[in-house]
Order: sequence, then structure tokens, then C-alpha cells
Amino acid sequence: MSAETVIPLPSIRRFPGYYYTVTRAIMAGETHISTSDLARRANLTPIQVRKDIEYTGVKGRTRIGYPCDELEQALGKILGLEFEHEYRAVLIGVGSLGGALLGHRGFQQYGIRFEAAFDIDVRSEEFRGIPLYEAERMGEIIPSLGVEIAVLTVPQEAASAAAQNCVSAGIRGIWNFSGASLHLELPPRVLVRNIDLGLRFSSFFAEFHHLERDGR
Ligand SMILES: NC(=O)c1ccc[n+]([C@@H]2O[C@H](COP(=O)([O-])OP(=O)(O)OC[C@H]3O[C@@H](n4cnc5c(N)ncnc54)[C@H](O)[C@@H]3O)[C@@H](O)[C@H]2O)c1
Repeated sequence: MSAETVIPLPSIRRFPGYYYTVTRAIMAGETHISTSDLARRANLTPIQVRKDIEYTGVKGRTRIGYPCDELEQALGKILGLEFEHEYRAVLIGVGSLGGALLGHRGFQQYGIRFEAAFDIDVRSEEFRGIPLYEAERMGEIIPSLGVEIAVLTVPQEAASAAAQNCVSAGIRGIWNFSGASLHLELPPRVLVRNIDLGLRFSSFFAEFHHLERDGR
């Protein structure tokens, strides 16, 4: 891939899926992965996969596939997931979901590190080694940490105000779990992504039923 190559956004959006698949393959002891394997696991066509992987510059070999290590490294580089690049984030709302996310070690693998977490009901100074603060201190703590990404796991009715407070404190990217249908009124410079596990489940079940009906 030359320095001038511009990778189309749809391909970029598929890269995390490839990265995840290749990482899992490496963990399972696989050294190579074929186009058809990647396509099957990512639910895409082999032609699509081949085109996408071309952008990484990694060459596959007939009947052998792509070298997993090389592909993981190339995808990680494009996605900014190299180990030297660490994304620092804060989490707002340390309840069932927030607590599970804070404790999920898998994020470290993707270079995401939680620097602090906030809640309106703080009962200890830290949670799994991550400092906990009263939500009202966001405006003071977030700028002092220089963190620009927030994960929102507060109840839906608290999401809008919490998001506004994040932005006032300097946050520029919000990963929002607090109500996927919620439209957060935020300045356009703030990247907001709503995460809806329910929607993922629905599409999974729809596909499952479709395959069952067709007798696979
Ligand atoms: N996106 C998904 O797929 C998905 C899945 C499960 C839950 N959720 C959503 O995630 C959110 C959290 O769910 P949960 O089960 O962890 O709820 P929870 O009640 O266990 O946790 C919410 C936490 O937020 C705190 N909180 C409330 N208002 C706050 C504020 N203004 N600032 C900071 N903290 C505040 C509460 O004290 C509590 O600790 C809900 O909106 C829920 O609908 C989304």
C-alpha cells in the first residue's frame, strides 16, 4: 500500500471484523488464513475480502492464505491499534454494564485504557484499579487527564445531560450504550456511536431463523 492510498470507508469499517478474526485465528494457533475463511467468518463474499485485504498490502498465497501475523500487524496499523498507540477513555455510569466493560481485559488488547470512571453514587475510591469519581467532578477531572473519549453507560434518562457534561469537559468521541435510539444533541465535531446489543441480537435471530427455514 502506498502512502497516498486512500482506503474507502466501507472497507475501513470491515477491518475491525477482519482484525478480530485474525487475532482469534492466531490465538487458536493458526499461521495462515484463507480468503474464503475470512469471508465465511465475516459473512462477506471472497471477492469483497480479497479487495479489502489488498489495501493492507499483505499478499496471500494460493491454497495457503495470508500470513496471520503479517495481516494482524497491517490491519492493526491501519486501525491505529498498534501497541504504542493507546486510546485513553473514561466511563460514565458504573452499574452492571459499565462495571462489566471496565473489568473487560479484552479492551487492553485493542489499546483502550480506562483512566477514570464517574457515577452519581460512588461507594469506593476505585473499581478494579480504575479511579472512581463523583459525576459532578467530570468538568474538573476529565480536562486534567486530557482524555477525549467517553463510554456512556448511564440510564437512558440521564444520557443526554451526561453527554453534554462530557463534551463541556473536552470529550470529542462518545461510545453510547445508554439507549441506542437516543439522539444526542451534540456539536458536529463530537463523534457519537450508539451501541445496541439488542439490535445485534435481533439481526442474529433473524439470520438464524432464515437459515433454519432454508434447512441450511
Ligand atoms: N447498548 C446495549 O446493548 C445495552 C445493554 C445493556 C444495557 N444498556 C443500557 O446501559 C445503561 C446502563 O445499564 P445498566 O444495566 O448498567 O444500569 P445500572 O442501573 O446497573 O447502572 C447505571 C449506573 O449509572 C449511574 N448513573 C445514573 N445517573 C448517572 C449520571 N448522571 N452520571 C453518572 N452516573 C450515573 C448509576 O448510579 C448506576 O451505577 C442503560 O441505559 C441500559 O439501557 C445498553
